[in-house]
Amino acid sequence: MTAQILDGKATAAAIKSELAVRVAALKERGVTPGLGTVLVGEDPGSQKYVAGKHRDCAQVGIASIQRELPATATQDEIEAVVRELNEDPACTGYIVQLPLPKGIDENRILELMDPAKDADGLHPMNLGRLVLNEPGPLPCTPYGIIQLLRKHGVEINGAEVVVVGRGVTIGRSMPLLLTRRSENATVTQCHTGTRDLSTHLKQADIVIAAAGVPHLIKPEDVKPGAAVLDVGVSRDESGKIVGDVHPGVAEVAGWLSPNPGGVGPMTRAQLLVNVVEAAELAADAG
Ligand SMILES: Nc1nc2c(c(=O)[nH]1)N[C@@H](CN(C=O)c1ccc(C(=O)N[C@@H](CCC(=O)O)C(=O)O)cc1)CN2
Repeated sequence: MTAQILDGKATAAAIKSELAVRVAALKERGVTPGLGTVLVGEDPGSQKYVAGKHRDCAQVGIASIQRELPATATQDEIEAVVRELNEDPACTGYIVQLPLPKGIDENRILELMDPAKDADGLHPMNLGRLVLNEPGPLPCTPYGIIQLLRKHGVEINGAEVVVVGRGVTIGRSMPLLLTRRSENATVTQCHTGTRDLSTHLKQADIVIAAAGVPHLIKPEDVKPGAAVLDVGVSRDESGKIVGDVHPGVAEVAGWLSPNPGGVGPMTRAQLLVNVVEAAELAADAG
């Protein structure tokens, strides 16, 4: 068996085309959505992701607002930028690129953001809305994964899903999304404390690997025909991405998301969806 590719690049391009139409409609109503980004430090991966987000904005007509601080920036300096973006009317939504340098209280920064401008869905109020099943911005990577599965016709309803990882951007909220009535999956969350990962993986119809451990998911652990999403990002000596999924999995899985070219572009597309939806809500309100 050779897995069908869950092509995030093409799927994200289709989502962006639809968004460009919605942005044009907003502009006719006198509203220009603007995405702000706060990047602290010089991590090459983060720089690349933020640059990609602004490239996407240009493609769909969203204005870009970029704030960069050195790795030595203090908690107070970062908080000042967050306060400034909260007040800036041109910035209709923004993100603080994670991770922040060691010593910075990430949660305090997220809590300080205006929840109405939280384009990542990571503000505690928006995560709470997700728990309560209330409308709000959805975390970008988890919702991007759901969209990727839906658009490729992978059955989520009733599926046994294993999520590997428990980080704030993916692992924490992925099960919340998958167990909503609209998705209706049964989820097992695995992490570094899981005693026998292999036993859980072998039961899974869908595997979401977000551990950041190169080639953690081996072909012999994957149920034939399963959908496998590779979200892990490690880098080799030359800076090339090494995912969580062993290349041999392509011979066993029914569907496989490439990495790069799978979940990453979907994360960026979902970010733009959140920005456009927030701008539409604000325009409707007044
Ligand atoms: N504030 C946030 N920080 C981080 C998030 C997040 O959702 N919000 N998630 C990750 C990084 N991330 C988003 O910012 C992200 C990861 C990957 C990509 C992407 O487009 N990747 C490309 C490959 C790019 C490369 O070559 O390095 C791909 O997969 O094709 C975009 C965004 C942590 N931080």
